[in-house]
This record gives sequence, structure tokens and C-alpha cells, in this order.
Amino acid sequence: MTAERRQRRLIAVGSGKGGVGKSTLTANLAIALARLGHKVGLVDADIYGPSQPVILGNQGKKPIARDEKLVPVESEFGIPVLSMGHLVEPGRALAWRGPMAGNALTQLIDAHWGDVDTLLVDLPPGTGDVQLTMLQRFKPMGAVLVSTPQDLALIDAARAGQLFDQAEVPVIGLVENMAGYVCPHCGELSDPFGRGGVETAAERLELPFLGRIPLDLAIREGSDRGQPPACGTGALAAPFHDIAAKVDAWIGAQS
Ligand SMILES: Nc1ncnc2c1ncn2[C@@H]1O[C@H](COP(=O)(O)OP(=O)(O)OP(=O)(O)O)[C@@H](O)[C@H]1O
Repeated sequence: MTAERRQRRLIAVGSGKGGVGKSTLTANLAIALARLGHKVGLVDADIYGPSQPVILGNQGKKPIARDEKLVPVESEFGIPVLSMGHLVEPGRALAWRGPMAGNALTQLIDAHWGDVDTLLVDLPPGTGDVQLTMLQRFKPMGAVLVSTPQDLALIDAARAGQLFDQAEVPVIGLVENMAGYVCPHCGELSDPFGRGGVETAAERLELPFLGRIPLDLAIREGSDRGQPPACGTGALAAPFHDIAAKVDAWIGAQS
């Protein structure tokens, strides 16, 4: 069991704020890394607001337990997933205190992941109990931080970065999400949340900038119907594959 754990690398995907696209990025990164040859699994550690079963289209499936450990749920993209969303009824609120949430996270990570070599962990937003448990019990190999470009989100993203720093988890880099909206009617490009702020913040924090994902209705629609854009090949898939290539290069440089 120890050997299995040692070989498997954990990559955390975090954000300072909620709703900035962390779950969207994690699912698409998982698909893109799998295309690059990694055996990828995904833990939805967003215990209070799990969204991966919807994004990866396996909502309603239940994991079974074997030898008191969970067996991850398959998705059509070849990515096994474990999420609280598979364990509680959809729409049901969880009112757990930190230690319970931490224990739930442990069960999701310490599961029968089989030949998975790269486990992506979609963290809840912020810097609370679940994140601390994750960093203390299962030190990730690295972390990807996602933020929208506006100042408030960036301040929180920097705070999330500090959490990883303190835990000596290297930040692989920063991703800017929801920059650049092309109006479907007139084609005009606008930036509701600003643009370029994450890249500037990355420079200031001396962290790599991994890429920029546009604000696009098709990304939201694809996520809602369990078809993440990275499973296609079009322009919307490209930024996710570019980001995955950088993460892949970073992983390669560690070994
Ligand atoms: N680039 C994008 N373009 C359009 N919609 C997006 C984009 N990124 C994310 N979304 C949508 O924004 C919403 C929030 O995204 P997501 O759930 O990935 O964020 P999150 O940071 O994981 O949120 P939470 O705080 O709930 O964990 C979702 O409806 C998602 O489909």
C-alpha cells in the first residue's frame, strides 16, 4: 500500500475565491493530461459544493466500497472520479465541521485508485480546514492556482499561494480564467473581469504563468452537460491542452 502511494503523485488545483473556474479547469486538465499519457484520477475535494459528477457526466453513479475503501467511479473520458457528489443526494446540503470534512477527504484520496499515477485534487476555494488536512496528510507534489483577473480575486489567489508556500508545496503556476469575452452577436471582445491581471500577478509573485482561458458560453454549457471542452479538439480545447503540456513538462522536470 505504501509503495502504491509513493508512486502516485498528487497535484492540487486551488483558488482563493469560489466560482473562478477551479472545477472546470481541474476536469479539463485531467482529460488533457490523460491525452498526454498519464493515468489520471480526480478527487473532488470540494466537500461542500461538489461539481465534478456534473462536469464529468457521471452524476447518479455510486462508488462501491471494497475492504473498507472506496472504488472510484468511472467517467466516459477514462478518468476515474471520487466526489462527495457521488455519496450524498444531489441538492442535499452538508453541514459538517472541519474534522468530518477532513476525514471525508481522506476517504476520497485513500481509495482504490489502481494504476492511476496522477491524482488531481479539486480543492474547495480558500484556505480552510479541508485544504490544511490535504496539505498535512497528503502532501501534493505541486499545485496549480486559478484566478479571474480582477484585483479582489487576485488578492485571495495570492493568499492561497502563501498557504502552499507555508506547506512547502511548490506552485506549478497560475492560470487566468474568464478573460476575454467575445460577444456572440457582434463579435466584439470585452473583458468583464479584466485581462492580464493574473499574468502580472504571476510575475510579481515570481511564479510561472500557465495560460489564459476565455470566458465563453460554450465552456459553461459543455460543463453543465458533462462534455468538458478538452475532450474536443477545437479552439476551446486548445488553452486546456496548452496548460496541460506545461504541467506535464513540470512533472517531467521533477523526476
Ligand atoms: N471560462 C469560462 N467560460 C464560461 N463559463 C465558465 C468558465 N469557467 C467556468 N465557468 C462557469 O462558471 C461557473 C463556476 O465555475 P467552477 O464551478 O469551475 O468554479 P469553481 O471555482 O470550481 O467554483 P466553486 O467555488 O463552486 O468550487 C460554472 O458554471 C462554470 O461552468
